[in-house]
Amino acid sequence: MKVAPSLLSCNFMKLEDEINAIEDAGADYLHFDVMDGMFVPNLSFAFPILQQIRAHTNMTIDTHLMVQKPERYIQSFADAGSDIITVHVEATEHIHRALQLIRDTGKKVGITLNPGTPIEVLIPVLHMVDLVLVMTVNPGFGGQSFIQECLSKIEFLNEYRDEHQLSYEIEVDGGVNNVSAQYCIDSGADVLVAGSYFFKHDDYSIPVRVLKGE
Ligand SMILES: O=C(CO)[C@H](O)[C@H](O)COP(=O)(O)O
Repeated sequence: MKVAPSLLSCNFMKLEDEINAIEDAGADYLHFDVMDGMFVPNLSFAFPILQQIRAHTNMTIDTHLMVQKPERYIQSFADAGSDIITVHVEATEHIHRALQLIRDTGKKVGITLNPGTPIEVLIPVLHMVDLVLVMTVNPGFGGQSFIQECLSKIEFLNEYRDEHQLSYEIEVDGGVNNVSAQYCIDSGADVLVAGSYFFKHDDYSIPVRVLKGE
């Protein structure tokens, strides 16, 4: 099990200390949420912050683009230092092209879907991706409640991966805490993103251990 703290909930006044503490605690990915105010109703952060984080750490930067027509920005996020770039299937009319653009940058290819989107929509492109992000809240804000109905998507992805001998990671994001993490682990998740639950601790090694099921 891997843990990916979502920087959306960190203390930005102490970003350098936060990243050091996340790394020291044994987390695996830094989850970097980009919001455009169109695909989701909120705005977050993008290139200048990403570049500075990249200059500071060798951790895997896992970028979730909550952005309309993400094709426009894929090369820029690759250049700014993302290691994994994840796009929403709902955000583009040309999902194969968007995924191929990510592949062409040499970065890992991620795809995601909103809670209301059926998982079967991803079947045509599952062979193209390194990571599938299952959103368990409607994206746009931290601190929302976990939508339990999304667990069946994790189970589906797990079975589909076995049946078709694929190797994508299954990541879960939204409302992940000590209780919902166990449901995700039982359903077959590989990576858990956590924002509000993670950063409410003073000692980040505690949520890392809990989310890894240790
Ligand atoms: O993608 C996101 C919001 O769109 C965040 O990564 C996610 O919501 C994490 O926050 P929390 O763990 O507090 O739900």
